[in-house]
Amino acid sequence: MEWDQDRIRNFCIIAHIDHGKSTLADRLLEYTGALSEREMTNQVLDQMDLERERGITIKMQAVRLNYLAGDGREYQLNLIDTPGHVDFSYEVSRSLAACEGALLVVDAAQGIEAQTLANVYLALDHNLEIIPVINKIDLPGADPERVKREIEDVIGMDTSECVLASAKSGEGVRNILEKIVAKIPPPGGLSQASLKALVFDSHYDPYKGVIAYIRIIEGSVSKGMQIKMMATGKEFEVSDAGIFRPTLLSVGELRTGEVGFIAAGIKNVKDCQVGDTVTDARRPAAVPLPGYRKVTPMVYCGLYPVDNIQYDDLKDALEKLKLNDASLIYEPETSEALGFGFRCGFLGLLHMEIIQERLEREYDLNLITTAPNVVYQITTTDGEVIEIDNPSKLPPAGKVEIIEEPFVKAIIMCPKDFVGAVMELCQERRGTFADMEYMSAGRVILTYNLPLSEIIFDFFDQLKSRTRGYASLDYELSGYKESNLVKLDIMIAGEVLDALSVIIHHDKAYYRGRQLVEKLRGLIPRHLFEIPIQATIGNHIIARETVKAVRKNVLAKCYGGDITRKRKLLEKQKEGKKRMKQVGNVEIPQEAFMAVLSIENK
Ligand SMILES: Nc1nc2c(ncn2[C@@H]2O[C@H](COP(=O)(O)OP(=O)(O)OP(=O)(O)O)[C@@H](O)[C@H]2O)c(=O)[nH]1
Repeated sequence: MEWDQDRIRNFCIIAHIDHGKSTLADRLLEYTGALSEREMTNQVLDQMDLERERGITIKMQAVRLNYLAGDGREYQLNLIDTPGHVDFSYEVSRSLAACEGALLVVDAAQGIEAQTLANVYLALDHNLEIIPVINKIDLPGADPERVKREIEDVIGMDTSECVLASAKSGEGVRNILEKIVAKIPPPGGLSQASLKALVFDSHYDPYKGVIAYIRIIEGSVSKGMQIKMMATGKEFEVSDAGIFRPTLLSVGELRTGEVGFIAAGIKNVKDCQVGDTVTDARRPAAVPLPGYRKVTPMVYCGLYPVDNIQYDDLKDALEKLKLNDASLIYEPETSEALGFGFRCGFLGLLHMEIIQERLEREYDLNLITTAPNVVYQITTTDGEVIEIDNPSKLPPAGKVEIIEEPFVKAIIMCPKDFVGAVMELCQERRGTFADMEYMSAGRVILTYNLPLSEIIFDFFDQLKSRTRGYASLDYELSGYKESNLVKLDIMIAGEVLDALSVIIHHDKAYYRGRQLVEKLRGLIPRHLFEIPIQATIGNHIIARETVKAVRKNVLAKCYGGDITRKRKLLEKQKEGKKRMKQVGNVEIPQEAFMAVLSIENK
């Protein structure tokens, strides 16, 4: 069927984690008959297992719904799902750019959270028509009136037409669909113009190559067309064009205003990046769509196979994941302590954890992960400015003039009773207070400037535990600033364990060094010789512990007789050894490398 532009509506859903975005999306699919009830047993829009387990949306997807509205006309509604985590905010911004409107879903019992607010601001920046939906009105604790006031006070939005809904029972769903048709403007854009399509997501398919998720802003695209990716200048021939129903359905052509996919034998997501503009190679558009940027990783860590035999497997696995994830960056690196591995860059800590988990789970790898760090900017005494993504690359102290670190502007929302606790936490993390605003129902919005490195540790967990789960957090990078930073090294039996080196604020180095050596003493098993563990800054030793020598005989525990028991113990010991790393002549358990992460960052 050919759709005139005025019967197309493109929208996304903005919501805080757990406020019901996926459930509502499923209800919309169900109501419009995009899926039968039977198919609805699993939430469709969250497709990855990991997403389902963690209950968060990581990769966005899209779906087309056909809706017969109250005015008797059938509409094409394209729902673009957005990732619900701050690590993926660039992807969120691109999916918003592909829409004319957004449903703002707020939990009727919880109210607005920091993440919601951040995304609403993004949506307003993109001039989207926002339809507030108060969800979960079936809950006993629901207080839609309070949430309405909050939306009005905090966002300054009129809520007289706000929809009250329950994604669980289906109440309000038709009303939402009607509002989408009535309130969200149809897409503009000239159908006769040269093709301009925005890539808002992509995935790699082993048979078709990269599937690009696109929104046609102007012109049209069809099978057989020669296209050009404007960021890279690379050209491809379109082998398939279609829509999401929600599985891929070929339709041969996508026209102005529509959302769908194209395949063009693209081998690598790198050649089809989120935010890029697809144009007609024969009749290219003069300028690309605004807003494209190359995503840069914010957090780096080293990934090493516990067993060096798995190095090639790790390399293959990273290559495969990279096919699907242009924001994952890696390069080979060697560590004296850990051998051959990779330095990997991620969008944030969640992204890092997801990749780690996938490598271990889907590729069956046993990995050691070094402490994550941010990218530092160093001005050397020769006036050269360099960026380092690994503490061990820091030039010697005498060569360093200035060390700058990335800062973020963080928005934290919490009930006013917890303001003291939140402020204390921010202060501990070297934050500087910027602003405080009161909302209705005794809630407060705090704005702080914080070093990114202080957030990537356990900031979020701390925030949650100190506010009994009531606070929410969002942040954005605000730039680089000079700080009094030093490199803290850990030496074991006289050798620097490069994998444990960290760059840290001077005032915290002593405490951290102490904590680390103490923790390591408990984690490094006794050997036949004495092992000194030292924390050093430059040539200064700031802390020292010793693991005393001992002769360890596991068999001593079995009274000689029972051979099966003996064998079992030996097996067990062997198993334990696999997770050990040999450094010099000391065996260090994997846990020791994680110690840096788990020590409370005070
Ligand atoms: N009682 C009630 N529960 C709901 C309603 N809508 C969603 N839920 C529940 O709230 C929880 C979170 O819902 P999701 O749809 O997974 O939340 P989400 O916003 O998609 O979360 P992310 O995918 O992480 O962004 C689930 O346990 C749902 O069953 C509702 O209207 N009423």
